[in-house]
Amino acid sequence: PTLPHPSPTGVLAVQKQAMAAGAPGALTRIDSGSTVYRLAMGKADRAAGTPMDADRRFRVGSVTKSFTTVVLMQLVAEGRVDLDAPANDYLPQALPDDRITVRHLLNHRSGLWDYTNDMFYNTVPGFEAVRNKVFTYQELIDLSTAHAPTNQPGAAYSYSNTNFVVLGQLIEHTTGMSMGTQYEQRIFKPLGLKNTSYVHPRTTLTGSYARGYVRDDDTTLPLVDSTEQTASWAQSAGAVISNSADLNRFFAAVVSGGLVPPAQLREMMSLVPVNADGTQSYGLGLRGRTLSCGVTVYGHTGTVQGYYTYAFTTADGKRRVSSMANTSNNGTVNTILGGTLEAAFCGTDPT
Ligand SMILES: C[C@@H](NC(=O)[C@@H](C)NC(=O)CCCC[C@H](NC(=O)C[NH3+])C(=O)[O-])C(=O)O
Repeated sequence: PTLPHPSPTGVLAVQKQAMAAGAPGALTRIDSGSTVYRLAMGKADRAAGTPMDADRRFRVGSVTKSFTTVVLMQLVAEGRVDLDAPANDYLPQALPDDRITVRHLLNHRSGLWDYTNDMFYNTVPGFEAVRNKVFTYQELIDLSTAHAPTNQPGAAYSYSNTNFVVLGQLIEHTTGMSMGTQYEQRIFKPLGLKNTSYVHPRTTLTGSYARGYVRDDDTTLPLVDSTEQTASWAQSAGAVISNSADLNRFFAAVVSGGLVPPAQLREMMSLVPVNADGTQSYGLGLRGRTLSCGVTVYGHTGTVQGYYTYAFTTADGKRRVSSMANTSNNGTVNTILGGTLEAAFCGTDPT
């Protein structure tokens, strides 16, 4: 089906609403065929008063999970990892349940508890306690396995950062190389993603970037500048830094088979509904969103202290959108920002 034209005015209306709800700034880039829309407003740096622009780099949070999945699926295609084998076959230290397969990690059905539930129960104190910390994968996994599983392996979908921390450990143990090197050699370099990096545990962003501001649980308190952090609590589950142009290029490459062979791509894009009305789904390291105009788009969302991200593409890679608001711990902003998908793919304009 041909898509309605994108609505730049719809995007601007969404960004305006996001700012009214507390975001210091917002940016969106739509690539539609050869047409590019770059839309930004508000501040990239509140203290300096620097205006936001659509090319600035930012922390993409869980969009990292799609990058990690591409590396893993390349290993599957190379015959080095079997999706339906026990993850324990590939780990230096066994998970408590041998029935957890590699696939369960990729589709959030392992039942492994998400350690961030405890780590960030109190948002700002939790963040301040870890922002300069460096964790090993095993330390994060141990935080998770101290809790009972949320479900038996395969029995239910339960989103958990732990799954992609285990996948990071699995990839490093299997290849003997760091995640950073794997991302660089298998994705960043081949695609020429010059605005994308994995600098864990370095705390600083380089080049032109947006600063991020996390909101306190007590919303009467001022925003906290959360730009500099190791992101070691997230690593292969959320520590990539990128920008809207690179994310749009990445997801176009994923769905057009530029990064993983057809068999593995089919697995990634096999979506299972995860909400009641089926408008939200999950494949392997990919979220699916079915929009009001009937199109299903593929990509991922991201939440890391100071940054909300949406990055999605049509199945054929012809239209992609990435949007970011530089605040977090503000569900209203996160939900509003999701409206850029409707504007970009369905031409919806709330004004
Ligand atoms: C959900 C999202 N997941 C991610 O991006 C991962 C990397 N982030 C998280 O799990 C949120 C960590 C806490 C953020 C903090 N929240 C709190 O501390 C809440 N007490 C904040 O909002 O800054 C996704 O897949 O889209």
